[in-house]
Amino acid sequence: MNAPRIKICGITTPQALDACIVARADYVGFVFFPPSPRNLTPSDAAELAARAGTRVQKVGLFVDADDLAIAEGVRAGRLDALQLHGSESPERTAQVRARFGLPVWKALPVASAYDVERALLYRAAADLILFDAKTPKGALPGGMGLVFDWSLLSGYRHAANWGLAGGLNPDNVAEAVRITGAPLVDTSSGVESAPGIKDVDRIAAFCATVRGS
Ligand SMILES: O=C(O)c1ccccc1N[C@@H]1O[C@H](COP(=O)(O)O)[C@@H](O)[C@H]1O
Repeated sequence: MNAPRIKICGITTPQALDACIVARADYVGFVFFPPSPRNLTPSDAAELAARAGTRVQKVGLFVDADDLAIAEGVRAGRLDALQLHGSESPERTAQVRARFGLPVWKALPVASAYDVERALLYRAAADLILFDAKTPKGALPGGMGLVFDWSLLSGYRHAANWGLAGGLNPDNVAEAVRITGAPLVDTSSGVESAPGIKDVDRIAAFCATVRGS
């Protein structure tokens, strides 16, 4: 089995970006969601994007954003893909893909087998389904370090390209991949020393563990 592809989300500094590139992450995530401690201004995103060049793919994370906000993120962050992490419907997801001509990743919150089945609704609209842990009402919809029951994905016949998120860190990611067979893993808070503060050693450890799993 090929090693899973890796996305490190919530990059806010050149140091964290460089650590992802050195560790050969496949994707970095730029968060465009003001309530997040990882939110980027357009000018910060532009600086990081210029530094990254084509060395790593840049995924923009949006939560129920309108076209204007997505367009600003796409331009500033020179994005390669869009991650929709709110309650976007299949119709809105398809609309965003058509409007921006970029691959769209749709994050789905998971707490039960029913939530996993909902991926079918997005089969035609999204290029990748990202299964993430459901967060409490009123909390951020992601980036909280919460894990869901990975056995819900064990042996599941996926109808679409997919990835795993939610509380992944250097200590648990090998087990998560073993149980789910995830072809892509995504982490944010699991490679931080505090909310929004990336730890370059944890980024390196996460990538090394995934490559070795
Ligand atoms: O990272 C954030 O601040 C964030 C804010 C709003 C929605 C999603 C967010 N992050 C994404 O959430 C998952 C899981 O994160 P974690 O590893 O549990 O911290 C991941 O896809 C992040 O990209």
